[in-house]
Amino acid sequence: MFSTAFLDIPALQSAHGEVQLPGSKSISNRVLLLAALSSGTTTIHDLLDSDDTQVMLRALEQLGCAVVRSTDPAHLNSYHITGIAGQLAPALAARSTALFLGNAGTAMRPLTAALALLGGHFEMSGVPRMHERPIGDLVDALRQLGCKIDYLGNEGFPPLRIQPVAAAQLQLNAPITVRGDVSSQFLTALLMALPLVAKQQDVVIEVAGELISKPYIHITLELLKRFGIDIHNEQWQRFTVRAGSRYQSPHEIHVEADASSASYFIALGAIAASKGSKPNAQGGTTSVDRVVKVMGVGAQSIQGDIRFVEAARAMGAAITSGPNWLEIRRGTWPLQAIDMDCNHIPDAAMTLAAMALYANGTTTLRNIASWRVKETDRLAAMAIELRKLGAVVEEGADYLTITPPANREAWKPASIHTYDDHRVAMCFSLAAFNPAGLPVRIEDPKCVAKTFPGYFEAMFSAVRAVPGSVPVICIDGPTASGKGTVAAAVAEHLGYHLLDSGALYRITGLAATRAGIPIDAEHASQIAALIAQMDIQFGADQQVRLDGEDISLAIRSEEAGMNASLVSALPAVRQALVQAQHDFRQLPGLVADGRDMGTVIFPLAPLKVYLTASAAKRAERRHKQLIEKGIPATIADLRADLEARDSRDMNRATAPLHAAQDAFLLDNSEMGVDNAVAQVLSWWEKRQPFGKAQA
Ligand SMILES: Nc1ncnc2c1ncn2[C@@H]1O[C@H](COP(=O)(O)OP(=O)(O)OP(=O)(O)O)[C@@H](O)[C@H]1O
Ligand SMILES: Nc1ccn([C@@H]2O[C@H](COP(=O)(O)O)[C@@H](O)[C@H]2O)c(=O)n1
Repeated sequence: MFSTAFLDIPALQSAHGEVQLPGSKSISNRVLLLAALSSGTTTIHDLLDSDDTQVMLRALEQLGCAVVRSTDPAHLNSYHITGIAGQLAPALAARSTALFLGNAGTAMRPLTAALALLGGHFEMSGVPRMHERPIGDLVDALRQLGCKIDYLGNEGFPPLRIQPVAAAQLQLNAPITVRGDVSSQFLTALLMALPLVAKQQDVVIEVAGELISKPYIHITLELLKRFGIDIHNEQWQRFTVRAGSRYQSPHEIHVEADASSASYFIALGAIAASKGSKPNAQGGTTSVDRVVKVMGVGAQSIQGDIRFVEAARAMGAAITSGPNWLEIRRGTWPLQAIDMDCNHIPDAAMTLAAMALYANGTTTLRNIASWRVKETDRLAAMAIELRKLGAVVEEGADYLTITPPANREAWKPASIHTYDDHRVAMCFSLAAFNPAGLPVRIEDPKCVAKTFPGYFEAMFSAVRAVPGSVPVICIDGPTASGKGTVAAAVAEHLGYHLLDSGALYRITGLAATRAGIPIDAEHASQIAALIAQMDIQFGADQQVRLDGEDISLAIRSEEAGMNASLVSALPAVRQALVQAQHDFRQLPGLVADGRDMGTVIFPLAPLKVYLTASAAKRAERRHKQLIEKGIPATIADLRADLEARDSRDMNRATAPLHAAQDAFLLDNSEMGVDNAVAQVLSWWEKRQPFGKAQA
């Protein structure tokens, strides 16, 4: 997951490949609560691993459920939940329990209903935005039953205090009325909780107003059925929970992949899946369709957002599907503008707003007032951010019209504010296919953790950047000038990949020594041939494996540095390592440290830094570094070694160390690491178009 302050997505060109989606949030949290209320153990497979499911799991543990995650590496998203059989343990019922539910509406609402009927003392709170999301209609419905719920902050909003009510005092005879036109989660909450008290008699819920988001109620009813609860549905206006209801664990249940998450990849295929070619028997090439394939959810899904498929088709996507997959090709291009009532796909409809950027006219999305009470006011948020890109947007009380930027020149480079809303972040990643070839900045990319922590990684695995658009920051300089330290910090700040090119020479030197090959010009081709056979794996925290063996420490000795310097003077070796270095240039970007990054390997890099420090300072720093690792050394010896290494690196015939003509020079002799990093980032930021866009 990208936990950086922002993520810059370079201009993208095409997409194809297979993407495995995470489990559905709506199904995951419903199944968790139902398993918790059942007796016995339910094994849930493919549970979504996200912020919202984590808060639900923590809450269930607090309620006395046993929660055990599978340790099988192939099934880490399987959980065994042992439920409370519809009853709180007496000790738990007697004391007050505080539950923190983050910004998870799918936890706050159903748990409020269940806990109000279970008979304990609870305080339920969340993040500030959760305290702005209405819950009054649900509380009003529960109060009709006699439940004791108080607001601890603003009337109608969490946080809440729940107190117990004796079962005999609950008023179950009259139908309970709940509003259905604000959020279907209130009705879902009641449907999942009322079986707790529908023992001797039926309990009836009547919906006031037109029920929105019926597909979500469909999911609720389907899952209740899997847990042994049959509810009579009369025209989506009256629901009867039958007397004698009892949650029965299905013992094992699979969570479908998230249909709302599928929408981003359906859009990706519609916008960017393109034709490719493959060699044919006649020696020419045959055109082939490049598709985006989404795994884990298919046309038979019980999730309402699967109907996004119809909406995407209406805009031009060519989609085929099987039981648990969808295959998307670009169909009509440009996409067709549509005018659509989106009440049935409230979450996925946001993706249509992003697709509208590539349509041939004005798209109108109607009946989306519920967007205003989600993670953020999504109607306002989408309007503001689409305008930043150059789209013309009209924001109505319950609709949005989007007209794409008039032409290439009308597109603007935008830094997208994401309002702690995962869907805003995911939608706007699609703007990177803009015809102007502009990058898109997504602020706070980790907000996707709510439903799809690996979203950007999944997207990057399926897209291809405009050639040359994946940025590289080169940091070259002499030994121990701080290149590695600064490069790692810059890469971490930007969420970029890191190339420690010196490590490749160190590994080569080590491999040659171990193979007993002398490091000299005579044996250069033998060493170069060795490189082709080396299986090198770079891991986290500078871990390096060569043919499976951890050589992280072995390559860091001064001797290994010297051997690297010797090996690196051989042109055949340098040539053999070029492709390996180019391969590091991957989305979303690369920071490369070495001696010839800016001069030879990435000569067109948009930022080159030549980092240096006095020999005295560098020897001091290297000394400190070695002593901290418990490696004995003297400053004088180290200085002599590094000066010898510098001299060889600067005077060799091939790719000698020197500053590229267009490099920024940074002498950090009297500068701390933080300042050096800040300087590089500031140069980088000045190269970005976003500041100008926001001005
Ligand atoms: N500005 C700085 N102030 C103080 N110490 C620094 C500074 N920059 C780097 N260092 C320290 O100097 C040591 C050498 O830094 P680093 O390993 O990053 O250098 P390098 O240029 O990558 O070296 P090499 O060329 O050998 O790979 C490290 O211990 C690092 O923490
Ligand atoms: N791009 C590069 C990187 C390194 N070298 C040589 O490898 C030696 C070890 O590098 P470190 O950065 O890990 O110290 C270095 O002294 C250079 O001789 C290179 O040639 N080109």
